[in-house]
Amino acid sequence: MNMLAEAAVEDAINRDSARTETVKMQASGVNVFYGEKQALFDVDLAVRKNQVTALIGPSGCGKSTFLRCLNRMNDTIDICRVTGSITLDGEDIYDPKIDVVELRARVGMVFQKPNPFPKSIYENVAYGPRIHGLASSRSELDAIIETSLQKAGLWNEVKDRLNEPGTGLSGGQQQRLCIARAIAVSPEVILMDEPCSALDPIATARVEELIDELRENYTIVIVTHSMQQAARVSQRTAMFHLGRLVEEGPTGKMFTNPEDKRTQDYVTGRFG
Ligand SMILES: Nc1ncnc2c1ncn2[C@@H]1O[C@H](COP(=O)(O)OP(=O)(O)OP(=O)(O)O)[C@@H](O)[C@H]1O
Repeated sequence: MNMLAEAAVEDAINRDSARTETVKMQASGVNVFYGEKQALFDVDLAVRKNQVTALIGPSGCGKSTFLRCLNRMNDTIDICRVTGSITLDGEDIYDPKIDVVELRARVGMVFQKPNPFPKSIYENVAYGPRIHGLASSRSELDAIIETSLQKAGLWNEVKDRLNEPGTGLSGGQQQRLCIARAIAVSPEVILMDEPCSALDPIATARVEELIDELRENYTIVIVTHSMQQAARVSQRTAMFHLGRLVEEGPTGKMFTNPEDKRTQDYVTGRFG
């Protein structure tokens, strides 16, 4: 590890020591199948409130599949079948009486590639609050838009051009717009699938800072291929390999003194 990564790991160790730990989401015995092929095997994982949990592991190990289980995005894939249980504040999210639209408002998602709608900056953020009926007047909606863009660290850059297309922003700004869009419906958990992979280092640093700020109000689960990023932004790290959860623990420990050799090899760049 280079010195920057070591410093980030040390930071993570310090952050770990001052933490209260409430479980926000709990996966128990989760299996996922795509048709006949099993992609996840018996995964047990607790996602802690107001912490960033990083999912790491070599390509194809099931990180995105697991992430998508947390807000039932896998429901949109016909051949996908999920067994086991996942709870949000103790409530089973796969219970047939759960309203999936409402679940996805509580557990929002930010994707790998910034994907603003082909609409104005304002309309991108207004979309969710409108469909969920969160504002009863234009001024209430305006307030939600401003707060969401502020929380996403984008307000100052866009406040004078809210009616311009979201797609006209830079890649990093577009990703922060997508984060604002996720925040606008007041989620409790935000899932991020490699949110910086399409961004340059400066835009990446800005989004990483933002993730750290957002943790105060939200619970975050992030899939990342970057060990430095996992060390910089997360308090907990979960290592996956071939569809199994190898181990999960405080990020500092996972990077300095993991229990499993596969984690050791992966975080030190020996495979993956
Ligand atoms: N829609 C799908 N249909 C069929 N198989 C899928 C589908 N999505 C994922 N898989 C398979 O499930 C396994 C896990 O994939 P997944 O994308 O969750 O891994 P990952 O760890 O996120 O990979 P990467 O780091 O490359 O994004 C892989 O074998 C993959 O081919």
